[in-house]
Amino acid sequence: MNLMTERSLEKAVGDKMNAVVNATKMKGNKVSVFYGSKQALFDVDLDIPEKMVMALIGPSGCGKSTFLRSLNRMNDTIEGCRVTGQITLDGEDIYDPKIDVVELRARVGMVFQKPNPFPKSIYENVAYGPRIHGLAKSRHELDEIVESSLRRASLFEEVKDRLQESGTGLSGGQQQRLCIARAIAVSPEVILMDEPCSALDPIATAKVEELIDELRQNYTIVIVTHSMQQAARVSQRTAMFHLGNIVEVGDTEMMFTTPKEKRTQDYITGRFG
Ligand SMILES: Nc1ncnc2c1ncn2[C@@H]1O[C@H](COP(=O)(O)OP(=O)(O)OP(=O)(O)O)[C@@H](O)[C@H]1O
Repeated sequence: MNLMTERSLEKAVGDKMNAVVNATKMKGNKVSVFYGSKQALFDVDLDIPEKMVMALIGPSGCGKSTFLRSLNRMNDTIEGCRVTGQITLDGEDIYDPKIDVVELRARVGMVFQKPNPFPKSIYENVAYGPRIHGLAKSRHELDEIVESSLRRASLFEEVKDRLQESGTGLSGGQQQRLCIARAIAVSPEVILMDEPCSALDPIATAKVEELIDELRQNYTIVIVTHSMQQAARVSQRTAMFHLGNIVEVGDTEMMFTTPKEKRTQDYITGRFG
């Protein structure tokens, strides 16, 4: 086979691989969200494929965070907020009255915009979740969970000699990775991230982005971001929101190179938003 044919074959296989979308982990079906009488989301349908990164993009106020929060029922904590429609996790309705919300939030963890470690030691920040969920039978097992979570969050080497020091004493980027370790420690299946890098400098952002790329081997990730570069770098699927509706969903590379909708094109090229 000559070099040209080999390259075209590789590209064709690569394209085909990119086009494959993993099985659906979470599914939104006609999801509407109201804050009192104000409707923030209108009949949103969205499939979230497992073990991929899905980016939610769109101009300020379009409902990205509202949708993200509805995936682990964080909206339940907002007074006057009401969700209609259906959201499933592995086919199970997460708004079913039988669902234990604490358990749901362990399966669908969340990392917030501003790093929010507890005012406790680095060790305790990570150990807290496994302890309340009874995931460790002994101190030794708990130590192991803490270490492996910090390792997966690419933080262990930086903090291994000061696990008893306060989590709030770390740099912003380290604090955010500590929050990711805390989310990972309870073995979630899905991790929701609401602009996780917006408070970080470019170097800390690059580390968190690298980490997100590694995490997708084991977790389903949904990330809200205002940075088009970040969406393009870290995600494989992208959903574009506008005025409480989904404008377009697709393979990230396709969305950024050949969007189907004019509103997507205008937004990603900075013409509005
Ligand atoms: N707690 C709340 N109470 C009342 N209205 C809210 C609340 N949270 C959000 N909203 C409204 O719902 C709509 C969607 O907001 P949301 O925060 O989901 O948008 P967003 O796309 O995440 O915006 P941003 O990119 O600015 O964070 C907005 O009109 C907003 O004002």
